[in-house]
Amino acid sequence: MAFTVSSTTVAGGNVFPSIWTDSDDSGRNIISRNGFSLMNKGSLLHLSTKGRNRRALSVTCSVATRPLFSVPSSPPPRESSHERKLSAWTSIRQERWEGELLVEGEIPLWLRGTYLRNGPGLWNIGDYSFRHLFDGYATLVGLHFNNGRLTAGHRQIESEAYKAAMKNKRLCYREFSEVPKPANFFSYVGELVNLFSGVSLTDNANTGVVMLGDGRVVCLTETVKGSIQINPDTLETIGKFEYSDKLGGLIHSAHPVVTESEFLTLLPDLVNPGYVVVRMEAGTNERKVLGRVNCRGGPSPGWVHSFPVTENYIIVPEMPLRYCVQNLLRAEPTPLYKFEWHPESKAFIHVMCRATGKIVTTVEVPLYVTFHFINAYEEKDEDGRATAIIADCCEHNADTTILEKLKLQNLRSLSGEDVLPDARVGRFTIPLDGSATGKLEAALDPDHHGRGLDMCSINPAFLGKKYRYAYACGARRPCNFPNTITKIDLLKKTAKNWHEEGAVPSEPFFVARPGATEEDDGVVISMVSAKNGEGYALLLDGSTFEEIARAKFPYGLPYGLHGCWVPKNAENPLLGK
Ligand SMILES: CC(=O)/C=C/C=C(C)/C=C/C1=C(C)CCCC1(C)C
Ligand SMILES: CC(/C=C/C=O)=C\C=C\C=O
Ligand SMILES: [Fe+2]
Repeated sequence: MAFTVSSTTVAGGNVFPSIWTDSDDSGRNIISRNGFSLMNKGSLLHLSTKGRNRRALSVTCSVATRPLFSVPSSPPPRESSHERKLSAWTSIRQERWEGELLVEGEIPLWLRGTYLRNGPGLWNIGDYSFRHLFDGYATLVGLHFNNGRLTAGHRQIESEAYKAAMKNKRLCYREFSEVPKPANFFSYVGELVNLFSGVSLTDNANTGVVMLGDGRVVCLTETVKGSIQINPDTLETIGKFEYSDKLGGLIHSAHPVVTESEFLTLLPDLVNPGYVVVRMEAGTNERKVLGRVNCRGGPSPGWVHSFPVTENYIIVPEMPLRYCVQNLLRAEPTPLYKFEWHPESKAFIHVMCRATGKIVTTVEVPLYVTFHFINAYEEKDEDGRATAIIADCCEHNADTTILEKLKLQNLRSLSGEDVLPDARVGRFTIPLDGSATGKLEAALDPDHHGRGLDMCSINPAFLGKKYRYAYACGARRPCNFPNTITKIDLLKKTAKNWHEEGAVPSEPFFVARPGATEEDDGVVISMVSAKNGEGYALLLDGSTFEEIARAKFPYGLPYGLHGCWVPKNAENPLLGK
């Protein structure tokens, strides 16, 4: 028998959420339901028994919180699990929480460190609801693994955009699809100035989180100003990550390539269509220009949410889904938001030498749509010379409708229709012999992963190298969003899939076992929104892809996008602890 103790510390006589512990009708224990208490200054302890097979004493302790929307003063009425909403698409209910989770199964003792996951977790300001998944204010979740135990927490990232929205109770900065309403024409003119100077752009760092080579941890989005340093232990916002160079640039790729020694990213140039490739050495804040690529087609650069590298090259994608300056200015979202589809402008892949910054080739490739590159590597001849580049991505069959499918209204719809557009592992073959064209093909039959594919990771030791395994979210149809976790074997061209009915798992993140020699020796971490409104952290064995542990959160968490791993020994004075 086990117990859960939950505590909520409050300031003043406000209504604050606390943890409600209960069991369901079948006698199966639910770690917690959410209830709400009216309290004076102080703290509430909540004690309850847990299921037969659970041996651990689990103490959950929630720290001072601020409710993010009004809450009822009595427990919510009981609903059947079918009536409950997925927490994935529901705003986080309080600003922060932390506590220990009860673990079912076993966490490997070697797994010591923190898994951080960032994503847009708050989609409303009071009664005003955002429309798109990417608009939400950033919620950072941390899973701290130590000696087989798991403590967890979440916290809102205190960007200027978030703080201003909470203070003024209205949208104050331009988000992915939301634009603050100008009061009149003159303020609209001011808006133009604000847009081009970057003043009105959001710094809501809601897309990813990376650990720099020096140990500092930074949350990111696609605006340069949305680079925010956080403390990985407490999830506190430390402050803006200031680039000390004079490069400027308003936008960059959401997914820099980060290694122990460097941080590489692309700055799209909307004025002279192209991309500036920059490198920031670990331990510095200064980005230096490695080189520049001019676009081959289009009135503007293609969207670069991510890009891959090989050992010797930086691969710069030029998608026909291009930034659109007119759409940047519009107050109301267009079907493709800040972008436009230009099939006539064609699609290209550029290859830049990492050592010299020179473009070694540009090839035209079939039209494509991708958010995420998986990896890339060089194919070599018998003398070790690179003859071609292989670059893999989660490719949406050159169909831009995926952007619209990520509207919250569509994600929340429970119609049961099979509306998720098909996707595949798009494999580019880019010859380095001066050929003008490259190939794009599916690396395996997409039916192996249900013709849905996104949110990928690999063993980071294989970054830029020939690799065999990719982990991603796939589909069990019918569905409106990726609902499986898939391990893709690119050698055997097969996949193994994890699925739980009605659940939405977030990006599977691979953590290698220290000392591993096999590529898939490690664990895969995901956070799952369960059908009944609850949520849990899930650990799969990287090799067998069997579940090895799960741990329920006190309440279901919103969907998150990307994560990173901070190993336990990553102590560094620059961390800001
Ligand atoms: C969450 C995610 O994957 C992407 C987020 C992208 C954002 C927040 C993009 C924001 C932008 C603006 C506010 C204006 C300029 C263009 C663009 C970078 C798309
Ligand atoms: C969640 C997502 C696409 C799912 C499609 O199947 C894309 C996220 C992009 C940003 O990180
Ligand atoms: Fe992403």
